[in-house]
Amino acid sequence: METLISGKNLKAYYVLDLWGSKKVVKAVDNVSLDILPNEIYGIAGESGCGKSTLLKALLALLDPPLRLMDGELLYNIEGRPTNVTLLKSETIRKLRWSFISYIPQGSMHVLNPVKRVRDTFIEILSSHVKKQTKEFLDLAVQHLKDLGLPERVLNMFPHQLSGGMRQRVTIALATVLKPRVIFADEPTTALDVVAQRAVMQLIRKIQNDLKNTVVLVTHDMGVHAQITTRMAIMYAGKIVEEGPTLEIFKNPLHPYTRYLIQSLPAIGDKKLRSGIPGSPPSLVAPPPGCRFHPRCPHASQRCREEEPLLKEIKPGHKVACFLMEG
Ligand SMILES: Nc1ncnc2c1ncn2[C@@H]1O[C@H](COP(=O)(O)OP(=O)(O)OP(=O)(O)O)[C@@H](O)[C@H]1O
Repeated sequence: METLISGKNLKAYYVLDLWGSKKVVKAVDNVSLDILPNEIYGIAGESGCGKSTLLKALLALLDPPLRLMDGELLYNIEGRPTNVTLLKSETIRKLRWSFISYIPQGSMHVLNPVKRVRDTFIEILSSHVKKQTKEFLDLAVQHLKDLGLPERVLNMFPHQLSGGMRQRVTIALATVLKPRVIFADEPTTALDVVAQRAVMQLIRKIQNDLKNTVVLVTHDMGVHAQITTRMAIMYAGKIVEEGPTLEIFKNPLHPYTRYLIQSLPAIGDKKLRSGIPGSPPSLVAPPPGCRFHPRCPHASQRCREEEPLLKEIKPGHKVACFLMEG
């Protein structure tokens, strides 16, 4: 199948200068992945493992101190593979909203707090299409209607909306130009269960209507189970497992993935869920070998010395673990 976004050996590091001493945070360290058309691709893992940084690398949103140290990023734009790392920032800016949209953590970042929602819609539309203001408003109204959201939100300021509605309006805004890919970073975090469900339903509806791709970052494995079609598990700056979501939940191969799944509460089960032993390593000086080895109950000498590579064990199901190599 053709690939929509392809990242090869991406290394995205935060390079910090702390009063003359250099500190490098290896937040994304040699990550390769292919994102396909018409899928909801999830990125999971504990806080601080590099999920948001991977999104930023895939978006070519590299503001200092974040730097792309190595790797290649290709977007398939209308059938043409385009090396994004070679594009001018103005060209990349033009791709935003129309080819690729980004919903960052905390919806207030996208909605301007001092502007009515309609003005933000007009601003985004007018930066990409040439039309009269009235036509922009018609487009915004139609888009909200298509998504089942009330038209009255256009006259409101972001602070007048509930957290859940603000997030849904942000998603509407990010999709008004019908992008091929939507990147969403923790879109359901900090919302109550009802608002979370409404946001997930909206994402599913948009993906279903546009047949586009959603890349969804969340630490919440429950959200992945409910909405994503394929997923990657990140640990300490690396992808340690990738595959169809159903397959990952049915047959997790990496010990870390098993921990993540075990920590999910099951309906009717009142037992206290066990957390993952230990804590994630520093990304300034990660452990040698497999980065999970200090927390892994199965670690051998080889795991302490040699780094396991991500390998396909079954069609479409990849894992980076020596245990799976037999
Ligand atoms: N601006 C920054 N400067 C320096 N280090 C950073 C910066 N932003 C993130 N980091 C570090 O990079 C690593 C990866 O962070 P990142 O935000 O990508 O993780 P994450 O998995 O998305 O976690 P969370 O869900 O908590 O945001 C962490 O060690 C974090 O402390």
